[in-house]
Amino acid sequence: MSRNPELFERACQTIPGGVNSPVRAFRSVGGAPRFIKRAQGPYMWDADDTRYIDYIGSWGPAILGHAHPEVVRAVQEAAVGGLSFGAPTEAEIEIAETIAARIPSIDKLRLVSSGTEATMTAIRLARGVTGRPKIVKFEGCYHGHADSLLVKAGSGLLTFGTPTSAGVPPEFIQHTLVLEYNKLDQVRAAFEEEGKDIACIIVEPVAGNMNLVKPAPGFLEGLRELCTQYGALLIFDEVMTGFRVGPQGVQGLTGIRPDLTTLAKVIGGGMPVGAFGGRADIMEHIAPLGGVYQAGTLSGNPVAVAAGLATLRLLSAPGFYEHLSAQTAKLAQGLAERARAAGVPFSADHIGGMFGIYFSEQVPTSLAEVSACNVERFKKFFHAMLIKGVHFAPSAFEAGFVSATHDDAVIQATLDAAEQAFAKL
Ligand SMILES: NCC(=O)CCC(=O)O
Repeated sequence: MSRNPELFERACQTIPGGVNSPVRAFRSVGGAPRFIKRAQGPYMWDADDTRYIDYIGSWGPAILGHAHPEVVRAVQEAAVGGLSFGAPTEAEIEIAETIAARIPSIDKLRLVSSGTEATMTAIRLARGVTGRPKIVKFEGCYHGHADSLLVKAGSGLLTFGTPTSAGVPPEFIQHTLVLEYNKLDQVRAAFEEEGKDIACIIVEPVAGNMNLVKPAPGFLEGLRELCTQYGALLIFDEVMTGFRVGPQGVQGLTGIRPDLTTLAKVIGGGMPVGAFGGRADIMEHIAPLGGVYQAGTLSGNPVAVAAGLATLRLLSAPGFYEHLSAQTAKLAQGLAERARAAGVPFSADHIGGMFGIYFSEQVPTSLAEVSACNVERFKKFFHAMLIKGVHFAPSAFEAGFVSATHDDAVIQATLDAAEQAFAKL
């Protein structure tokens, strides 16, 4: 008897839905989530000691593979010196300097403890700096769970069919303009109509919360131009893509410079770290220098920062991203080949260490196209792979993640399992 259903039932007694974040639930695919005991490299082991090849990677942070020895050692050493001080540390300076040196648009940054805090504060800052109320976001993008951003959002909201959260009064979202991703005309029209009231655009420069959807040629460039023209700020939400798609995020790949950038996931190496940063003149509006308030008991936590610093150090190894991208490409192309051989309508896409799998002939370029994919087939494939020891995200609306430890043997084992799974669809 598997312990997972038993643990799930027990969890449901005291934790709503049995999980501490909705995307961990299997509600969209059925069955009990796997309760994880430990993880190492590309693998996780559940309560039955069953091993899985993991393509969730903690939803992004585990880029080095789980429990990288150098990261674990850094955490252990930091923990011995004290868990939290609520006072500045030298390590905070070091991680801030490291991030500012690597992300082209960041002069100054502040550390927080999650991506939600980073995006929430970046929006407040944009409004504070411009004195304008409105913000532009895109349908299917997810920027954490701050009230004004939970409108037609991706990730768990899209997965569970509640794209706009209950509990957010209409007055709280009256200033949130929601447009379609990759539809620059809509953005232009919005600026023509109410440009003087728009504080910022917030965008996932590669969307990873409605499956993987890349920006259409000219889309990000157009956003940049419109923001500059109308005096609004462009916020790249690189919580998912930062240090994931390449050493400088999407802004490094495209050369486009946002005014503000939000980060989390990889920069914490598996511990709770987020950050928002950008041009110095904008960042100096943050308290105690300026009047835009933001704070946090655990911001810059010494143990979390130690994990982040160790991770960032390892990412700068020569050839790291070339290897990560090559492994991700092998996975995506290999899956597409196996599906084709089995006659299953399927496509896959990838960028850096991120990938999307779609039960459709063509790689989707919009939320509408993602939504038209065959979800029932995804569910069957997901379960078939799970039984064979490969754990994808339990949603047809989430990107997947590869780590540097997903070597050729791990990718091959995944493709062998997929060959059998596709044959039975
Ligand atoms: N796409 C999902 C996430 O990135 C965040 C994970 C979570 O919500 O638990």
